[in-house]
Amino acid sequence: MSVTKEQVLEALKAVSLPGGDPVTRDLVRALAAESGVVRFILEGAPESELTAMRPALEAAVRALPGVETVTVMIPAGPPKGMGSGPQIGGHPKPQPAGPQPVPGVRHIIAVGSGKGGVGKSTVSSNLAVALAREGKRVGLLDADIYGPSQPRMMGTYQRPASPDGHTILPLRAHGVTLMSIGLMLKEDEAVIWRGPMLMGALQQMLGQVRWDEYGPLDVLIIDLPPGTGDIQLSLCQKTQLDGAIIVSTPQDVALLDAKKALDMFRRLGTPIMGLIENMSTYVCPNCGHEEHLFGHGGVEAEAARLGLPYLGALPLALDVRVAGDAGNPIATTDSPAAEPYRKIAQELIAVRVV
Ligand SMILES: Nc1ncnc2c1ncn2[C@@H]1O[C@H](COP(=O)(O)OP(=O)(O)OP(=O)(O)O)[C@@H](O)[C@H]1O
Repeated sequence: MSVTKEQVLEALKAVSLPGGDPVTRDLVRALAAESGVVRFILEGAPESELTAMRPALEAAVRALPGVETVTVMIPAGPPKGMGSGPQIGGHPKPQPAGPQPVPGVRHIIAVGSGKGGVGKSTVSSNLAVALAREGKRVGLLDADIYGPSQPRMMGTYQRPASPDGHTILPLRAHGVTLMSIGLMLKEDEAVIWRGPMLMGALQQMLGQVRWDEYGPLDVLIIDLPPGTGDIQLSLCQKTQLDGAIIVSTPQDVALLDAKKALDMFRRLGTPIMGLIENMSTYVCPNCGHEEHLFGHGGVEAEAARLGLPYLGALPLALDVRVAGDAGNPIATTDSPAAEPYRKIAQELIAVRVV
């Protein structure tokens, strides 16, 4: 019979080291044990200490019946000049039961989608900017761990400072207080993470970031990863969310996935604040002809069917993509393409969810 993760953890726990065993010290990350092949990452202590303990840990795992190979990886240290900073992505720490508020934040809105590429990050950044332009104090958290895009969309790539090695100071761009998990990670790091570590990272983004660094926030917008995974689940169960906004394109397949996301939020008891149809119409910049490339009106019809608010349609516009890629969301401008975002921001303020 091949070895299990639990057996590997037990064996690692039994290795006595000067500072305590590596499992209790949370140094063992991304452990996988399949068909006799065991792999894990050692992280969370100085590289020299990790390198010194590696042979004993490998030997302990290799001694287990059913183990054929053991690979222990020690990631390279942070790039020069960045300092060690807080450790991101450890296992979640015990938290009080039930959804918790985020210090310095009045309202929290999650922006989700059933599938990737429908414009959830574009909507999050533009909505954040539009709300800020309406006079609200806004924060934006990029929780899309596998594909963080807010640094690019908001035009800021600086690694956030951490004066005490624990508290993380958010950045500021276009009048919005910003934090992205992408700014804290070494390249390719999150790709090897498993569920519990993702949740630990999210918990840190909410709890360790000083969200009121530039003044208390009226609203924090959370740009979720696409789909219905661990992050969404953990966020709804552990954080006091005011509600979720779902972005979909009018395509049937996107809408089908959006329904799954809606169902997940409903089951978790998170109110749906509204649905947005993105890439709704395409207006030719040369002749002004309007085309419904992905169909049209499906999201509004679905909202009506479910009795949920419909927040509006956003056109597919070259300006929107170019502005997003350049780090200046279209909502920072007075272009006609910024108008729908302003309307949605005003609508959210009018119904007092912000
Ligand atoms: N209304 C729009 N008009 C033109 N381009 C758009 C529009 N909405 C999004 N895009 C572009 O489509 C691409 C995908 O958008 P975005 O990253 O916002 O999607 P997403 O749903 O967050 O994707 P994922 O979660 O998979 O990263 C980006 O290049 C973005 O600039």
